[in-house]
Amino acid sequence: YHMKVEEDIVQEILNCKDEHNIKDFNKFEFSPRCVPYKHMPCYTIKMFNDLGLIKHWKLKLSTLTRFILYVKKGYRDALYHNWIHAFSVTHFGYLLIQNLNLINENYMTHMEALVFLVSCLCHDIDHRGTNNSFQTKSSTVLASLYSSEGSVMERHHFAQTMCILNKEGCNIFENFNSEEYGQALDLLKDNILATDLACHFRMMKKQEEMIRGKFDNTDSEHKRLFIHILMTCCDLSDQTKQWKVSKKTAEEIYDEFFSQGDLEKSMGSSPIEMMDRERASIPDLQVQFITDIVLPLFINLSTLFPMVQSLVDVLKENRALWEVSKSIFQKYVEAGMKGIAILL
Ligand SMILES: Cc1nc2ccc(C(=O)NCC(C)C)cc2n2c(-c3cc(OC(C)(C)C)ccc3Cl)nnc12
Ligand SMILES: [Mg+2]
Ligand SMILES: [Zn+2]
Repeated sequence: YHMKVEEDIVQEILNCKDEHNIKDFNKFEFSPRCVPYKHMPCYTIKMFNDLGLIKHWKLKLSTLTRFILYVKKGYRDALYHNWIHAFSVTHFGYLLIQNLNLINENYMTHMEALVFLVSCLCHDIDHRGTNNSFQTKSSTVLASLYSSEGSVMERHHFAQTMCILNKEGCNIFENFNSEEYGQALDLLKDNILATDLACHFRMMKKQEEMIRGKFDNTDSEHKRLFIHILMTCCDLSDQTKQWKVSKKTAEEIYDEFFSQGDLEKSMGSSPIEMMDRERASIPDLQVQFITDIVLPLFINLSTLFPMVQSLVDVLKENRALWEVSKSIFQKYVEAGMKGIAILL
C-alpha cells in the first residue's frame, strides 16, 4: 500500500504557479526559507516543472508528488539538517540550472539535471543532527554499517533515497530504460557522497586545476568535478543570501553543533571547540569558514560564470559583518562581560 496522493494536493500543485503571489522565486536574491512551510512540496514540483523535467522525462505527477512527500517525511526535525534545509538546497540547484542556463549550454544533460535536483532534495535525508565523526566515536548503528568505507551519513542518505525509490508508486525513474536507470543511480550516489566535507576537501585541488584549465564538457571527470562544485554550492547557498538570512542559518547550524557538543559531554567525551558552546566564538568560526571554504568555491564558479560574481560580493559583505560582530563581541569580552557577550 502506498501513500495515496490526495487529489487536492495534486490540484494545489497544478495551480501553485503564482497563486501565493511569491515573486522573484527564480532570482538568486530570493530566499527559499520565505516560502510557507506547507507550500514547499508544491514549490518543489514547480521547480521540476519550470526546468522542463516533467515534460522531458514524462514524469507522472502523482509519482513525483508521492516521491517528494516521502522525502519530506524522511527528514527529521533536526535543528538545521531538516526538510527546510533540503528545500533551500534544492531551490539553489534550480536557480543554478535556470540562471546559468546549464542544460542549454551543455554543461548538464537532462538526465544530469533531473538527478542533480533529486540529489539536492535527498542529500541529507534522515540526518540526526550529528556529524560523521560523532557516528564513529559513538559507534552508532550507521557507523557499524558504513564507517569502513567512510562518508557514514552520506551513505545513509543515499540508502534512504533508494528505499523511497523502491516504494510502490514512488519510482520517478520508472520510465527509464535499464541503461538510463543504472546511470541515474550511479549519478545519484556520486552526487550525495560528494556532499561529505572530507570528500570536498579532497576534491578542492582538482576542482581548482580544472577551472583554471579549460572546462571540457566531453571529459567525464570534468563533468563529475563540476557537478560536485554545484552540489557543495547548493549546500552552502544560504551564505549567499542577505545578512539576516545567512546569520539566522549560521545560528541554526551552531544550535545543532552545540547540541552535539552537549551530547558528547554527557557521554564523557569532550567536543571540539566548534561544538562547545562554552568555547566557540561564532563570528570567528564564520569568518574562517567563509574564507577557507565558501568563498574559494563560489570564486571558482564565478570564473566559469561571471553572473556568480554578485554572489561572491554578498559573501564578502556577510563575512565583513561577521568581522564587525567579532569586534563587538571582543569588546564585551575585554570588558569582562563574557556572559552578556554570549547572549548577543
Ligand atoms: C554556515 C556554515 N558554517 C559551517 C561551519 C563549520 C562547518 C563544519 O562542518 N566545519 C568542520 C571543519 C572540519 C571544516 C560547517 C558549516 N556549514 C555547513 C556545512 C557544510 C557541510 O559540507 C559541505 C557542504 C561539503 C561543506 C557539511 C555540514 C555543514 Cl553544517 N553549511 N553551512 C555552514
Ligand atoms: Mg550532509
Ligand atoms: Zn546539507
